[in-house]
Amino acid sequence: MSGELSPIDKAKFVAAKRASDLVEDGMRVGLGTGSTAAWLVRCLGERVREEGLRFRGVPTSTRTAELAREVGITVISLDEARWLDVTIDGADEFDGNFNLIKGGGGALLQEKIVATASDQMVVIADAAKRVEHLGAFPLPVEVIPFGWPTTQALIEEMLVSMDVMGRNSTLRMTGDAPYVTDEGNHILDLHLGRIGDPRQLSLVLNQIPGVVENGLFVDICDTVIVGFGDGRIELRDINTGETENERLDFVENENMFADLGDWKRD
Ligand SMILES: O=C(CO)[C@H](O)[C@H](O)COP(=O)(O)O
Repeated sequence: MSGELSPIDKAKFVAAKRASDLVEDGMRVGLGTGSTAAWLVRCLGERVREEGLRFRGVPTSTRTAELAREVGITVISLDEARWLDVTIDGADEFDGNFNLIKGGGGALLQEKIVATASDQMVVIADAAKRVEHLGAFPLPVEVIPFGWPTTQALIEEMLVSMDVMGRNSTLRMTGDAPYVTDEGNHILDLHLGRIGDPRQLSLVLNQIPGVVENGLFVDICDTVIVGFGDGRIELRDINTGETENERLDFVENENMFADLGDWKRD
């Protein structure tokens, strides 16, 4: 089974597997959304089944909630949890200061609320997500459906005034219809090329009427765990400066990897 999986899947798996070790009995844990976060949920489900790990998970999307329940994780809402020990999530891009672009999977609003309500945010990613400057990945912005073309025009006007490199944006679609988030909103993807000042852009975007939230996560992520296709894992904590390098043995983990690979993909 593992032979059928791509190096990217392996990289996502090893990052997720390492992050799953951070979860301890009694914790309240934010569960991210996306293919890397789905590996994490499967790894945690494995620990629940095999070790009797007892923790409660707060999913950041209906997709993650479904998968978490399916693998045997106790799911609670953020209203019940109020505050979390840790949130573990994927990212579309991260830079050297651990600023992120998120929302490629359309769950940025719940992801940002949950991550912000956590003592620690851990990002799990394959090495391709590491960038010098954010912005090659289109920046998702969640907007309310009412008057979205006006909101889009206001955003583009703002981008011109801020002298941002790329200025055009596209409404995310599912087939012929606009994509609808878990909160009933739409997503505009901003094709910027390079974001000079993520903090400033995030603040300005969120002041535009109709914008609910944007996919820039500034000063939210504490730890990044990067996985590589050959099993290497690199963990860096921005607060302590701590760096850890290790390698996950695929032979040892082959069965688990194969079993987990059988779970429905995100
Ligand atoms: O922000 C996200 C979902 O809204 C995801 O974390 C991001 O898109 C990364 O996804 P993947 O792990 O599939 O590469």
